Amino acid sequence: MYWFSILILIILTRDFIQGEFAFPIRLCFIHAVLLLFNSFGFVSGLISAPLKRAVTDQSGSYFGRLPNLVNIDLNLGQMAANFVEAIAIASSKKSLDLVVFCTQLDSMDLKSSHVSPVLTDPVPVNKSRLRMHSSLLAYSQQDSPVPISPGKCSRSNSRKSTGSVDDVRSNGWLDAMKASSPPRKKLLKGSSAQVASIDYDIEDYYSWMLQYPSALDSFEKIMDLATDKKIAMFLDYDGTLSPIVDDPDCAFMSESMRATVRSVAKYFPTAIISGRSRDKVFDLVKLTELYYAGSHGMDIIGPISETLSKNHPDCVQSTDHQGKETTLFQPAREFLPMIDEVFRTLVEITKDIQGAIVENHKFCVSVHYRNVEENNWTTIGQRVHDVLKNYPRLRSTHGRKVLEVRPVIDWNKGKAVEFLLESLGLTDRNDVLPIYIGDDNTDEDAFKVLRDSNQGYGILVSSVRKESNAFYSLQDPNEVMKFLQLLVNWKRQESMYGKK
Ligand SMILES: O=P(O)(O)OC[C@H]1O[C@H](O[C@H]2O[C@H](CO)[C@@H](O)[C@H](O)[C@H]2O)[C@H](O)[C@@H](O)[C@@H]1O
Repeated sequence: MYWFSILILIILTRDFIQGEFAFPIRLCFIHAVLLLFNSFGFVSGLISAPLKRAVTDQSGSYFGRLPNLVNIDLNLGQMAANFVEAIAIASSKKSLDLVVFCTQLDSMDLKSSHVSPVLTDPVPVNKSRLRMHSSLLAYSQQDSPVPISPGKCSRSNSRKSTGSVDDVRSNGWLDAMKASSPPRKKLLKGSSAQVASIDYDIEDYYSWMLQYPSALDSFEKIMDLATDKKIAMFLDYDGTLSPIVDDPDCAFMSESMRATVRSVAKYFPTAIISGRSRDKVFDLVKLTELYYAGSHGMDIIGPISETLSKNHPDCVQSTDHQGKETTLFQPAREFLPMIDEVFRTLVEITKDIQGAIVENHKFCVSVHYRNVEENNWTTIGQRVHDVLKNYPRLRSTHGRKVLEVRPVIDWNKGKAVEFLLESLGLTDRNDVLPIYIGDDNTDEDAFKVLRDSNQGYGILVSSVRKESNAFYSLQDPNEVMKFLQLLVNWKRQESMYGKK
């Protein structure tokens, strides 16, 4: 093992001397060599610390997260073996894999402030290798559909499923259902089942981030364009403000997130645009200072606006939770009885599928399969598909392990953004910068509206590679909160010291 590692090191050193590695990679390399020596007790951690800082300083935003990956405690035991494995990868793939190998040092603890204690959709980065504590692991770790344990926030049923699967298989539903699920872990070797195979997803993720840079790393760039502009904030709820969890009724946002959103709303007009019903999302967010659009934008409560009422005859005067005069817009109102009927049918036809959850969101219905055994997904997809055959005016879209049944109308979250901008008197102005943060497929309509109108930014919340109309990315709700906090601080400073 030792001699093998030396051999690999010689090969890498040759590449290194020949200058095949970019500067930050070289620093990584030196750092790695020091770590190896360190593992044999030759070099003290004191030496590697300044190098790590240098790597951080030099690597720029592309490797902005590197310190979080390499902020490690040296555990001298297993490290050498893992190092050899990592070096072997690095020698075959060069460059980026040197970053990867920093994450391969199996026995190291990752002590990162970046680690979010939230449950989000699975990351391509194999978190077991990043040494997150299992309690911090994404739900991918809990991904086998274990029935939710009984308790306040629990649901489970235990029934068998049957059903034909041809339609669902042939029309691509099953693929789409699977696409909204995490890849299964490949277990190869190692001392325990927690040791997963080496995959290259992290490299893939970092290359994806060149296309969708971190909104945290790009914050100054974003704000440069915000000078002299009025920012309008649009926020999705699930997976953006709250972590993704097994039970939709338990998707609570943290108090710190609530305080942050409250501060954002103090400085910028802020709206929540959710797939949930407006009432449900309000019950979860509990902030009266925001505007709310529920049912994927099909149920909006916004400020009173005369032009709006002219342009949208469906608008009615209403009062909000505080009794304030508002405009209520519900373009799918006529579908209410149909949605109610289809909801009851969907509850009935899924009641024998263990783990299936059906939610009524007033203008749409969600059929969740997150907690359903994967071999029953075709059944659930088929049954929803069969029901919809009787409702040609309804369609189904895919969210995060959920089928969303909704009316076939030309209305979506993108239209809701336009509507809210209009109601706020912020359309047809070039001094407005809308920012939309969301994680799901339905948020793409909003990202597209901003991209097509060349106005503002979409920020996709994702820790996996995903094609999107957004401009920037954030990994999880924890990063969303950091971004919002930066925004609030920026505004406070601007108010105190004037524009830069
Ligand atoms: O537009 P959003 O606010 O993001 O709502 C989209 C759906 O969010 C909820 O489902 C998602 O979050 C659940 C809780 O974390 C999770 O269990 C589920 O798998 C996700 O799909 C909500 O329950 C759905 O009704 C919304 O349509």
